[in-house]
Amino acid sequence: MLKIGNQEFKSRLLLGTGKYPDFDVQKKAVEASCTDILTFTVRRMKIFEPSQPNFLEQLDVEKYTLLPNTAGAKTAAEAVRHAKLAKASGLCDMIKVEVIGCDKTLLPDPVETLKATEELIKEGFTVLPYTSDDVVLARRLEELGAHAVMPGASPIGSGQGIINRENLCFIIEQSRVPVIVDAGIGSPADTAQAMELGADGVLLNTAVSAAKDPVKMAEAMKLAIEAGRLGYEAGRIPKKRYATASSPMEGMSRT
Ligand SMILES: CC(=O)[C@@H](O)[C@H](O)COP(=O)(O)O
Repeated sequence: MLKIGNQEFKSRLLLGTGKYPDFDVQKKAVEASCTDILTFTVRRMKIFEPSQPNFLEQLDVEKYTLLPNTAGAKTAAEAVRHAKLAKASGLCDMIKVEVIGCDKTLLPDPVETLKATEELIKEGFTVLPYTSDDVVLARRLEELGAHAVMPGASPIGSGQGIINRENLCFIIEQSRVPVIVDAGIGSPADTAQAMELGADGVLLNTAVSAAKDPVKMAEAMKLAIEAGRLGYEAGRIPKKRYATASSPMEGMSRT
């Protein structure tokens, strides 16, 4: 089980809700993923305008935990405002803090992320900050009381997979809160790798929503999460420089 704050989830896959070809494909992909947590951008949702279409209408929202995110915010103050808006709509008191610091790379602003996290923890939110793969920042956020840390595998929507495996391993090793790898996942292999390294979960969007067949890819991601986690729990063999025969030679006749 994945435990974030005081909530427990069966699935370790967190799914984004943007960029699907249409609501029908999105609904089917969400179902195929077997996710428990859906994330959406507060600013993109017309949460106080019920007359506007939004993805929540298409889904059985009772089945999912909604994780609003503050995408679009460039300062801590904006992120805090988005979070309060989401809470006021009654959707959820969990918030994914996302404060972008660079328009080209969409990498997060560490200083504003830290400030927003601190403020939102004081306000009683369950806070999941999205960061780059910065080991020290992840530690500082945990010390502040973040309920999970969400290091990016690589830039959002890039599909590059994990570009700094070592940093990710350091973060996983030091963290006492869940580590959810967020952004940059391109394929099921990337997802399985993150889970095999010991991540507690993976949040992804583009790899599914922009796949040729989003529904199939959603299922592939679900299986990758399960395979990666199982592999992590099973414990992989150490890598060696030279070969070792797979069949023991002792006791074999020389003929
Ligand atoms: C940080 C962020 O916004 C991510 O949650 C993003 O939505 C997912 O990134 P990918 O689209 O690269 O999976």
